[in-house]
Amino acid sequence: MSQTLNEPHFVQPQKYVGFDTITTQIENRLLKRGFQFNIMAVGRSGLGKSTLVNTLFSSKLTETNGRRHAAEPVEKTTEIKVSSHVLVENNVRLNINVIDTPGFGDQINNEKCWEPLVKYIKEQHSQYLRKELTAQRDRYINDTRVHCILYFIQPNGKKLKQLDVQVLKKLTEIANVVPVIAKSDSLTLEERSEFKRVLQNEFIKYNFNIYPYDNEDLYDDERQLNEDIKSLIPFAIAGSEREVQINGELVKGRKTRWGLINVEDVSQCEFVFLRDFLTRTHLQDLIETTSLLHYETFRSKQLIALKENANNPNRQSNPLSMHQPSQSQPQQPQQQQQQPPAAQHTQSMLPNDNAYPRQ
Ligand SMILES: Nc1nc2c(ncn2[C@@H]2O[C@H](COP(=O)(O)OP(=O)(O)OP(=O)(O)O)[C@@H](O)[C@H]2O)c(=O)[nH]1
Repeated sequence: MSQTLNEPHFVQPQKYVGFDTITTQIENRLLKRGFQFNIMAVGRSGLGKSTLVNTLFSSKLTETNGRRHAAEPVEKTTEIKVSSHVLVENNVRLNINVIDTPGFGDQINNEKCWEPLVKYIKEQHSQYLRKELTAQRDRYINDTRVHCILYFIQPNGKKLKQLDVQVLKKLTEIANVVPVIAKSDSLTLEERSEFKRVLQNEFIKYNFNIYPYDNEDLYDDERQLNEDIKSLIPFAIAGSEREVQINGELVKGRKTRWGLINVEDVSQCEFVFLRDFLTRTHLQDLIETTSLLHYETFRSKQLIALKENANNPNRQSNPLSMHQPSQSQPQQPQQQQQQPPAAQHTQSMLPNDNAYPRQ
């Protein structure tokens, strides 16, 4: 027998009850716990990854990790270095893990240089899943899943390199990827908009699933905002940790062929658009989308694999039992002033590299 639900009636309580404080209750709880945001920067050495991350959060979060001189040896493989910090703004605590990837794309042969990145991302999902599946789950699981990947494209005005195509393909399948044109101050405004057009066509040609995504839950204003943002991607950015004086005012800027630029001046570069997007409009969505889309896809694949293995014990051992935590996981967030944890290198392999389906 089917049951029908009546339409709810709107009732105005006759006197104040107090349930409207639920928003404050939630806020208080969230403020106490803080928020976790994990951001990965991917791109060749010297494209300004550390500078941009530091400029974005107006803090010294990461150091140049790649080679400083041609004489320095090239990393044999892409490394993963994680530094953890706590940023506080008006009582809101943001625990932030910055995941740097020195050595990426620096080899003569860069085949598979993205593998350590993909492994790292999947490993965080796997660890989270194992914690969720333990008999006595923690009330709050420390979240090390990668919420955003900033992908740095060389400002050369050309189509994507084969390496960029391969890496973007892999990464956009498993995480929220935001491509940027690195050091865009080296281009004229005309060159910049032409390059952006070329890259946008490339993204369409290769069918990359670039963040932000459409979904039917979006409200009209959110949909419009996403459309506006998509027209800006890849953001043509410039970063700077140094202050320069422009018109008598000290601003974050840098000297270019054409004179001094203020990186926060939207007529000169798109840094502010990127910062607003990452911190002011989509921070929560980046975290939520990682959980509801990327992690969920991983999770359901793994659970299906577990079930199939249980039904057919000869097929494979328990996939999750093979996801042992590597020794190179992000630490609990530390105060920003503290030194980042020692170099961290992802070692553990996922059992099935195809565990992630195309979206
Ligand atoms: N013109 C210009 N130079 C930049 C920009 N951002 C950084 N730089 C300079 O480029 C150099 C490398 O910057 P980093 O931020 O260390 O680059 P990175 O990608 O983190 O380098 P690795 O750690 O070696 O991979 C430094 O001299 C920066 O001052 C930018 O937006 N425009």
